[in-house]
Amino acid sequence: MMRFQHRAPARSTLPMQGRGWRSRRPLTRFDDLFQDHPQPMWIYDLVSLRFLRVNLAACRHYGYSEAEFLHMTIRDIRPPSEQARLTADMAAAPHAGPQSSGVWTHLKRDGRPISVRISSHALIHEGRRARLVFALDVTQQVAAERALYKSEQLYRRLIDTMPLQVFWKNLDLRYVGCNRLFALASGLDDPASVVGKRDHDLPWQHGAAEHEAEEAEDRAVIEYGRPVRGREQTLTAPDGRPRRHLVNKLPLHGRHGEIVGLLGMVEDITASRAAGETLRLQSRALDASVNAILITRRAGDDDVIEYANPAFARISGYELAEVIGTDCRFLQGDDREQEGMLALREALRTEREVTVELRNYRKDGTLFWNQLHVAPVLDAGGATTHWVGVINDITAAKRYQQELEHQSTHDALTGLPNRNLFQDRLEQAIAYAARYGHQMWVVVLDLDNFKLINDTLGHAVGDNLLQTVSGRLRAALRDSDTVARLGGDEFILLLPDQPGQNDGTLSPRTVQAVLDAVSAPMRLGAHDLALTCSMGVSVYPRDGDTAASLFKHADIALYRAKDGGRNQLQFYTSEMNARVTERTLIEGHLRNALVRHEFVLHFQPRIDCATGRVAGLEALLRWQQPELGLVQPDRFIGVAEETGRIVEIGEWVLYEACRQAKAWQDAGLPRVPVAVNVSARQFRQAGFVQEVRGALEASGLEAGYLELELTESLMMQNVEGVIAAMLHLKAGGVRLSIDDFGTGYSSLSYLRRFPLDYLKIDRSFVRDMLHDAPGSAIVRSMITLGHSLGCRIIAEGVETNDQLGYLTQEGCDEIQGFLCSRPVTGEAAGELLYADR
Ligand SMILES: Nc1nc2c(ncn2[C@@H]2O[C@H](COP(=O)(O)O[C@H]3[C@@H](O)[C@H](n4cnc5c(=O)[nH]c(N)nc54)O[C@@H]3COP(=O)(O)O)[C@@H](O)[C@H]2O)c(=O)[nH]1
Repeated sequence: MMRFQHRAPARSTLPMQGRGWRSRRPLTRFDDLFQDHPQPMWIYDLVSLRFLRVNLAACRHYGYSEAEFLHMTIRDIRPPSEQARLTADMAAAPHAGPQSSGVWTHLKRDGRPISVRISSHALIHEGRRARLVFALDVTQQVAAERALYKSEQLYRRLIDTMPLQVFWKNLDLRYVGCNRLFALASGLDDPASVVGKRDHDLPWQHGAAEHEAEEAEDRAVIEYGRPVRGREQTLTAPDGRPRRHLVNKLPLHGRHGEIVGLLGMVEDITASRAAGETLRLQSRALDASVNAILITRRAGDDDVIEYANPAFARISGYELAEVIGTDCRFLQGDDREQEGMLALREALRTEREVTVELRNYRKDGTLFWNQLHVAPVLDAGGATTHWVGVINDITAAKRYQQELEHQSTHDALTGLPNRNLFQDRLEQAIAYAARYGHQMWVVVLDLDNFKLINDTLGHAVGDNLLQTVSGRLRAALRDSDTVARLGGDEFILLLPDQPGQNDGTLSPRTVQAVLDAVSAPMRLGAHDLALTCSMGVSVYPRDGDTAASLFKHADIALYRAKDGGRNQLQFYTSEMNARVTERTLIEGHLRNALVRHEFVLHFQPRIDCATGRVAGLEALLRWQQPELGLVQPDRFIGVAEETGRIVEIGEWVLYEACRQAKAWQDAGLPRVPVAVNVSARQFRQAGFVQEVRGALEASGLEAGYLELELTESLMMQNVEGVIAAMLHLKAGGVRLSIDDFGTGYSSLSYLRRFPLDYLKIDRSFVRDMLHDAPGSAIVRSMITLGHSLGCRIIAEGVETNDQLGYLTQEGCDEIQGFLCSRPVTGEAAGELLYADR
């Protein structure tokens, strides 16, 4: 054995030193002890660190032979991580005596690490300073300690991560340990600070009474082994806020079953209690809400109701038990194709919030309008699990809205659709007619003389009349027709698709039905009335393919019907359009004609049949329009009358005629009256008499040289008022004549009362008087009649000598016409007067 080969020289030179080795002992005994000691031992040189001796246990344990060891240093059995420590340890090692160096990691020959507890003793070995080392293998112990440490760490981490406050106390009710949560809740930073303390040593916010109660409870747990389970208490946290706790305490048992302390676990339930309270309040709010609330769950194609609040039962009439578990589509019944449903389905599909309006039906089948707001309920992962629907019964608001809509689309007096609604229907009808190639009729209807009835019998009768006519028109037409009121006495009819009428004409039966509706005798209060109406018709598509054009063309046709003497129906023609275009043109230019001084007066002389001299001059208006040229009155007087401009134009004529007449007189020309045509509208102006006086005063013309020509039709309206005004004028010295005599419907009894100076026979009678006996007889009668009224007779439109001859023969006083002179400019008229001196 190697052991014996090396033993002899070593044995003879082993002088042991130190406390235990101080006396010399027989070398063999110690050598054997060293050699056979079960614990690894070695001696190394303190200078070279080489092994000087190793025992068998060391060789066995480390796997090196003795010879190998003796070629190694003590650094060779240490891993690199231990080298620095070794250096430091050796520097600190005492020069004499024993040293405990603690636990080291050494490496075996096969590289495996072992943990060894090293103790050593300084000595002189064979004359060298050396150290005897004892190595106790504590690998298993270290591993066990590490495992224990690890498990303690684990356990510590476990109790520190528990959402519970955990503590344990000994029999003296002192804290032995706790987790981090408990330490913090107690007002301390770390668990170690709690150890050894009793409850009243901790910086709790709560008082002595609570501590006593707490300790009494602890004692009971320890003494009787009776656990405390789920006791709730409210304590003040170190931050001063109250916390709600759930307390559990268990007795802690020792190895033999004896109670050695207690384990406490405290759960802070403040947040969950608050959440529970919130939930309770929310649940109460749901129950108390005036809005119906449904919580549904999507199950396949169904939305199954999981919760419905009492308001739902109240609004829908269903018992809650009836609807839970059912799909909510019963609320729409068969009325499922609603606009709101489309939006709702889309929102459900895309999991979005939406507000829609739905027609819902109560259990008794009655409709209620539901403004439904639906929102998805998401789980923690963001997936929709439920839907919350808030039902708002907006039936009353909807009804109000419908009423407002009705009011904005219907006429308040008659209940008929108004212009707006008619327009909508017309547009829809056009779209329909265009698609199916149908035609249709738009009829604008105006009651004749309604204004007269309204003015004379009062507005109540007028309203009654309009309501009666509306009802009759509605009854006379089909449901598919529309009757609307445009305002005043104007109605409009939309007659789509008249069967069998493809020639652009209305069915005679329909026309007759409308006429009968208007003209059937009507008794309104004490009044029996018989009405007529005028109608203008446009036809789709012939007269237009838009609502606006059909409207406009029917209106033009109506205008024509009224113009043509009322009580008639006129279909629109393109010629009418030309007239309207012309009218629009004239109306536009007329607006500024006066301020632009575009008017001039021409004059036509009247000749005295007895003397052949100029008996007077008629002022005739001309319009020198830059674009249109010289415009004759027939082209613009009518428009001026309709638009009311005739009043200001007539005033200008009056002033200008007076000024010209006075100018002639001042120029020394023969003094003859100047005649001015007065329109009905101008004459009816309240200040007309004053206006005439003003013109005379402004010009300085004597009233006797001004003659006013009033038409027969003007004089026959409001006869008393006309007579009164004429008397005023007459009293002022102004001469008066009745113009166009014979064209109107003069009542002889009235004629007597008019203070007239002249009667002008209309030129149509003069034109026809020589053609036949009745014609000449009429003129003769007119002359006789005029003379009997004390008037001078003027024949208009005399163009031939034959006419002149007959008129002179029959006693006509004056003639006017192209035979004598056409109307001429003021300058030319002055020359005529000059020539007539
Ligand atoms: N309110 C006002 N009306 C006016 C005014 N000026 C004219 N008028 C009215 O316009 C109508 C047309 O007038 P006018 O084109 O001037 O025609 C007059 C004569 O030119 C025409 N006349 C005269 N002699 C003849 C004739 O031999 N043959 C023939 N074919 N026509 C003739 O008659 C018109 C005068 O008519 P009257 O006024 O009835 O005497 C016309 O109604 C005018 O009244 C105005 O300022 N204000």
